[in-house]
Amino acid sequence: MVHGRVSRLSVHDVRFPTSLGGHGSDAMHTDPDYSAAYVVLETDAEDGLKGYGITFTLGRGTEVVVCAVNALAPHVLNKDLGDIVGDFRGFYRQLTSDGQLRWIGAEKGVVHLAAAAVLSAAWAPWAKQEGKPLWKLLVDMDPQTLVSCIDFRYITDVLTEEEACEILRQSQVGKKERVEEQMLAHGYPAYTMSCAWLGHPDATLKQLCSEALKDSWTRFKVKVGANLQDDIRRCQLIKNMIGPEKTLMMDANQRWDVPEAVEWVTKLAEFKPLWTEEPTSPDDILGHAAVSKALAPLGIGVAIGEQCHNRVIFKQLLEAKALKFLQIDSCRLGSVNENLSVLLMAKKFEIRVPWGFPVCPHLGGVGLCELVQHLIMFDFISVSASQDRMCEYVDHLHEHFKHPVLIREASYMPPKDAGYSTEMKEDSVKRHRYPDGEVWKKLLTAQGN
Ligand SMILES: C[C@H](O)[C@@H](O)CC(=O)C(=O)O
Ligand SMILES: [Mg+2]
Repeated sequence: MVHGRVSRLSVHDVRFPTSLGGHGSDAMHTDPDYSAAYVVLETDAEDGLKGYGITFTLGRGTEVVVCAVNALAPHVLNKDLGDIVGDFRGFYRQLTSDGQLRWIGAEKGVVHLAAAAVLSAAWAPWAKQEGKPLWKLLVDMDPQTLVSCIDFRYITDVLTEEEACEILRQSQVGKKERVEEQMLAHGYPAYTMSCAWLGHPDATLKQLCSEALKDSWTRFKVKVGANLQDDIRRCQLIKNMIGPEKTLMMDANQRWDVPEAVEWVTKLAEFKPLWTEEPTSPDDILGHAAVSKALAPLGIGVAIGEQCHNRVIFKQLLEAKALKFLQIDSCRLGSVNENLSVLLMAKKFEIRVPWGFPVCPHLGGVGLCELVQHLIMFDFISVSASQDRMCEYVDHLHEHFKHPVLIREASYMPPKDAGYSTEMKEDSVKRHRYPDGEVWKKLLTAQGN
């Protein structure tokens, strides 16, 4: 079991000026600077063990998440890592149900983003000291221990602790083959979002799409929602390049009202998108159910998840059949702990509809690819045993991580390094710290700030 007392918690506002190239841009987030509140837990362990955690932001507001992390620090400092992971559910609840902090966001918003970074910083050293990548730590864990990390509050009406254990027990069958014959041999299937950000001019879109095709990508996501004529032109351009046999998905990032979503996507149906992502507000569960029902005859599914606050929202989306593709996010939800509950709920609900609810994680952001790959590999090996799904990939900023993702033939290859792939290079953190890092000093001076 992991050991070492948390002697110091530091949190860093780290920002990358991706808005300069339009990378990450969509119909609602037009100028994102991919950023992170980056948490480092130092311990008194003799091997100098540290825990690294991250949560994803878009630039402005990262300083607010940094404040929230510092507000959570009293729950972490001087704690023994062994006690934290020995009662992970209790630690999760301490962070997410602080009697005063919960008033400004009970398992949602800034406080939950901050809790996600702190929780990830506790998972990382556990995996590190066990000498396993996190996906393997989870796969090798007995069902009872795994389930003991989950807070089932508010979801026991659809998934009890016993049911969760049973799902994990039943999925033991074939695990070894799924690890050796599939995951280690072929990796996990992915799709690319990097060719068609909304801010990309057509020439860039064509060039990136052509390069992606050469790199064996067969599934592409395109940003839509700002201007219908632009959407038609850009979808036609991509469809012409990738051909009818390859897959296109669309992502509107919450731009439309419900009737507008149905009307707009119907006008894009000629491009046969597999899914339309975030057609309306992520708080509108019944709205997503209406859009799902309206688009079903066109064979277009609804995908949602990247901005769904917590497991309770996912519970309602599943109960209302408001989605077809469920998109977990390693930093939006309460880290591994809460993502486990959503993966298990998706499996539980699968038996209610013939097509199931394929989990296709959201990874459009800095560090999300590094983290979520572990969760979706665990899902395939120990929960769903299915690969009728795929994981998003964006090819930005991996060079800033000590253990960046490895993509081969449009698939994520399983991480081999012990830990949760959350550690960033010290020089990257130093240079991109906001506002005093070298990169931002230059940029802000040039902008006259
Ligand atoms: C602002 C982010 O880049 C967002 O557009 C990412 C996203 O929606 C996705 O990757 O999906
Ligand atoms: Mg999206």
